[in-house]
Amino acid sequence: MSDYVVRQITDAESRETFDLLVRSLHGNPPSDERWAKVSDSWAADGRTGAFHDGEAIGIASSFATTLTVPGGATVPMGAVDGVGVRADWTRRGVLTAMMDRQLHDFVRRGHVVAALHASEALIYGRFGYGVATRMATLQVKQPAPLRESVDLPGRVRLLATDEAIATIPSLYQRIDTHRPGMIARPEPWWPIAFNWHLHPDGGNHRVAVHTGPNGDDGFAVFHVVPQNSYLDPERGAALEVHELHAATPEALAGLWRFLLSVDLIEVVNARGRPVDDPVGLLLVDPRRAQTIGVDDELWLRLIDVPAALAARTYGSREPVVLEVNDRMLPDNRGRYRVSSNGVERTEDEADLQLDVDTLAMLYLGAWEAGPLALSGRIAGASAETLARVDALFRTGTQPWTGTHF
Ligand SMILES: CC(=O)SCCNC(=O)CCNC(=O)[C@H](O)C(C)(C)COP(=O)(O)OP(=O)(O)OC[C@H]1O[C@@H](n2cnc3c(N)ncnc32)[C@H](O)[C@@H]1OP(=O)(O)O
Repeated sequence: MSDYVVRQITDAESRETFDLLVRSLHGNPPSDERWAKVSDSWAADGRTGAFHDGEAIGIASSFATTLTVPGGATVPMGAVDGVGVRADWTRRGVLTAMMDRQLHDFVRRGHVVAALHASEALIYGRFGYGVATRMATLQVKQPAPLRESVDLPGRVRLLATDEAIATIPSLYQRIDTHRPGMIARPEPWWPIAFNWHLHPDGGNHRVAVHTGPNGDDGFAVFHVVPQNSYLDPERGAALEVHELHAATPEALAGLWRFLLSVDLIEVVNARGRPVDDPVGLLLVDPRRAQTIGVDDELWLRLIDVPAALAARTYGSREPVVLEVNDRMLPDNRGRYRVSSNGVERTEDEADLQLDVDTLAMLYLGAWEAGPLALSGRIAGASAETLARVDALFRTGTQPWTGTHF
């Protein structure tokens, strides 16, 4: 028998478990003033805790949202926004027990998928999560003028903090979660993940909005870090881009033009961009823009495999029969025939075998089947089967989330 219990936290335990989470990530727990600003975002519902003698020793937290899947449908999603175990309780199965409870809680709540951003790549595969979107870190050295042929009639304006807090949530909604991998941002997401960072103690981020022919259609969030010193007084600052969302390619380009035009900047860094961000192509000298890293972004877990497979669309090719294994949610186990007309359970012989984390890697179209087979994640498939899987699962656009939680 374990010497701790795992259960839903109560409202009275919200702050204690938030502090525990922040400490597990080596941050400083919030002051009373900050807690007052973010506590509404940390309601007890959906948060699993582990307790020893009434004291919190672990937290696995989540909120409800939706995920856009290939074809444009959205599915209910549990967004796992905070996981931590107190340092004196690690490697004793606390996370495993919390993940088990949380996955079954997601089933009860009718979530079709769950997702998270992982602090380390070795933690979540065992719980059925696979890397389903990737993100690029871009660096643009200044000066980086745009090509003369880039014709951008839109305008960009900077917002005051209060205006940004009041207007960006509805602008994000209007821009729409148009790419596979994007998620809706529910109300509690904003105070903790957006508003706080505009505060002087939270990073002093600035917000720029793009206006196109149909009104406001994009925004960027950024802050500037001075790099000069008394030894190097002329050195320009670094402009750090935290968010860049746009409804149209023109709005995206217009925001890039603005970010690259700010004075006294030596370099513009943008983390968390889609891997197909077009900024380099807009420039007179494309080498001014470099991709300096590509990392895993969204880790996806299919909670209800039949519902998830049925929600997305597929390319045109002969069907393939997948045999899916799921260690933690056995109802998902079985064979599925995937075709351009949809998905059904079948008793037919399987064309390949894979675990549910690998299916999540294929699901949004981020990976090709060949490397997944090469690495042993897909078993039993011929080259012809792998080509069929690619033709069925491939999407026109690289999936991307663009929202941290
Ligand atoms: C979504 C997010 O919030 S990501 C943030 C995650 N949190 C952090 O990184 C904060 C610091 N770390 C922690 O709080 C803890 O170490 C956690 C939450 C990562 C792991 O909690 P634990 O209670 O130690 O995990 P648990 O004991 O259940 O381990 C389960 C298995 O995962 C392995 N594991 C756990 N953490 C790690 C890790 N960081 N790296 C590699 N393997 C790990 C364990 O060795 C164990 O393997 P086994 O089943 O083969 O024995």
